[in-house]
Amino acid sequence: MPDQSSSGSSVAHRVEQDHLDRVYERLDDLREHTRSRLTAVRRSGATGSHQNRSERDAFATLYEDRLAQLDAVEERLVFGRLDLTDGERRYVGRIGLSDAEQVPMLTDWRAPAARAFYQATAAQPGDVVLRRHLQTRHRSVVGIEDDVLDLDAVQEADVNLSGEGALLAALNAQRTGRMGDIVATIQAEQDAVIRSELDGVLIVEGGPGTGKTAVALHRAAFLLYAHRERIERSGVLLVGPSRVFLRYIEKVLPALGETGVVATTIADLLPGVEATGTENDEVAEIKGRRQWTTILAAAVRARQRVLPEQDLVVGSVRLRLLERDVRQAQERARRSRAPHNVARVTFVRHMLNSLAEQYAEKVPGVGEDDRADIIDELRSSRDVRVALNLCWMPLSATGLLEDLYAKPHRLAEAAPRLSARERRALYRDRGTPWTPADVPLLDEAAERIGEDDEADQARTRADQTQREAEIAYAREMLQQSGAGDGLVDAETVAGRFAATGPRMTTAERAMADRSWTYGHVVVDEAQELSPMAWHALLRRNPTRSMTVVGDVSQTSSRSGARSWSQMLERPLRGRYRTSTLTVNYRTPARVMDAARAMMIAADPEHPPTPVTSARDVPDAVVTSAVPELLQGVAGVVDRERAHLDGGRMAVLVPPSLRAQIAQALGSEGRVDLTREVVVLDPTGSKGLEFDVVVLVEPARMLAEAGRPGDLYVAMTRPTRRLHLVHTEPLPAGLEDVQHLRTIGTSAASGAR
Ligand SMILES: Nc1ncnc2c1ncn2[C@@H]1O[C@H](COP(=O)(O)OP(=O)(O)OP(=O)(O)O)[C@@H](O)[C@H]1O
Repeated sequence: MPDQSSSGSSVAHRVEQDHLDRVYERLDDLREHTRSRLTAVRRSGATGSHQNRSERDAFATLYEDRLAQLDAVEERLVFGRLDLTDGERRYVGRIGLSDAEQVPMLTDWRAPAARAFYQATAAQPGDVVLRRHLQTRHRSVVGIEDDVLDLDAVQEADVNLSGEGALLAALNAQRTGRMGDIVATIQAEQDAVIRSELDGVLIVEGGPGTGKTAVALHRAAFLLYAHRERIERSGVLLVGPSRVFLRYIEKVLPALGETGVVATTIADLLPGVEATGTENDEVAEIKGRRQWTTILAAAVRARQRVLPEQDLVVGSVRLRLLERDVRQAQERARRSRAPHNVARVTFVRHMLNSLAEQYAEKVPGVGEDDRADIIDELRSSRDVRVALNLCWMPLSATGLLEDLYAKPHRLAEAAPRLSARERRALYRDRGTPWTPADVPLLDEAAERIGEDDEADQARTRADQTQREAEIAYAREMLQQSGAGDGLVDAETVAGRFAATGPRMTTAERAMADRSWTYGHVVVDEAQELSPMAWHALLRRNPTRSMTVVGDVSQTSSRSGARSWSQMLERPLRGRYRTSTLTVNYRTPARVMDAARAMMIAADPEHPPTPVTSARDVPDAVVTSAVPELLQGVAGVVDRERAHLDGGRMAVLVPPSLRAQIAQALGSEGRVDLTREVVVLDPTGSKGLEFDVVVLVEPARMLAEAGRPGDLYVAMTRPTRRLHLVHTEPLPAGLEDVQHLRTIGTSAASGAR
């Protein structure tokens, strides 16, 4: 650890303020320059040829985006400085900037030249002699802290020896209901993950609050910066546990200058499918099993049938549907290995040919020249159409799955390995809303059926050709105009040229296309994903470039992972690498101790992933035993609210109590994390954090989940204080926790 203390210094302050002023001046110049170009483009009006107009539109959007980017980096634009052994001084910030003479003024945090800012230590300083953290507010320097890595070599006369003030200030800051970026205080072990190479699957494990989500988001921004050419066209997919969570993190990537990442949940993965239904864990677990690839294959195959021999009336002619012909046509269709609906074309063609031959034999005087007419006649025969459909039914994914659930005999036929009880549990009427666990099954069914694939693929091919022409043109145009500055590329501009159809970004196009494959996939709270959900995600990333973050101690879903190897060894065939984050930046040490003690008591065989807490807070764990729950909770919430000081509080409740407690606290309806108090069940709180957590009936939360993961998640959400409110005895493990402060035995006793 570098030598540390803290002091203010007017010389250093002046030096930094001068530099900051120059950087902001440059930022203002660039904004002004971009704005005037935008005005000029707009002023050129809506006249001219079609191509001229779309060219102007493209440039206008380009300048608008650039302006938005320059605006987004206003706050904390500069946050670091490195002094190197050769005397170079390098400032680190949100974006890279050079002055009018192209002399660098600011290094993008993602650039290789900024790496030492996050990695250099006193033990391994590399060529860094001083690392300076700059705290700024609006456009003023408000704090300076230095890590001196080589005291002898430091040239600055006026060093502000410091500690981990920037980090601690960030950790102690009040929560706002929105996650912020950590770009100024990324720690070395996190930085190594963020900058890890693009290829392959990287699993990042770590206990609660170790920055897995933060690291995953910064990694997405880093990869887009460092490998833009490789992944921007195909895009980056980010999968989170819930829509509430996606809203919680939605500001982070834009603040890092990246807006093109597609964020979704597994439930929202399929365009056109709204998975609003709910079901119990047992059913969701059955649906998550890998064996559904076999079940759905069998269900599709069951729609390829051989009918008993029968007559088919075609106009005045009577033909015979022969078993032998049907079998042959089916074999040929299957040999194509195409999905069901696509292979159906082959089946139908072969059947029509066989029937046309019969027709020609039966009707004297019909020759080869009449073949096309005969095929037309066969196609218009109701008997032929019905028979061919029954032999090879055109399918839709939703129709297939609805049928499996609603018709027990179909499920029994396709899923003989499911028990009768499991099959009964899957029963549901047609038209029942889809649930999140249905989505990977619908995806798999769509893949096997090849829904609309032909038409889609033809469209994609045509789009692709047109797009390539547009990109070539855009590239030429960018070169001529000198607008290329690293923030935009020809692809982006070309996207806006598209003279026909809606102008879609890569992200929008990817969202709308089930068969889109992404250049990189980031999965957060990955421990919750079922084997079938993994199957759906891996299909979207054939190159296997993924960042998977999670903590198997926090698994609550029955179909989630107990260990990474158990879940991923088979689908990835052992090809993945693992990193572990070890420091908890969220939860005070004594809250973490309590959560850990509960976990060990509940499941001694599987102790949670060990973490070291970055800080502690006095009185961070408090319990209130109350005689009456609703009143007791309301009392505690009121008292905690009085000390929130603009922070955020969550009341975390067992699922069975959620509606009741939300009503008692007047907090029903859509969850809005920016409100002062929200009521959530443990699953809904996954990945989130709050200044204060009031946790209701922990023993019941444990009992309802059946596994300790849910209670562990709930206990590890607060940044300042965990208040356990209970009428039932506390779960095992908590009674021995040191520092636990028990507050009275009635709701009336003081909570603080
Ligand atoms: N280097 C850092 N500097 C400042 N804050 C940090 C740093 N790393 C993490 N944090 C903060 O710690 C908190 C926890 O981070 P994050 O939510 O990413 O953890 P997590 O590992 O995903 O947690 P969980 O598994 O419990 O959901 C966040 O507020 C995050 O901003």
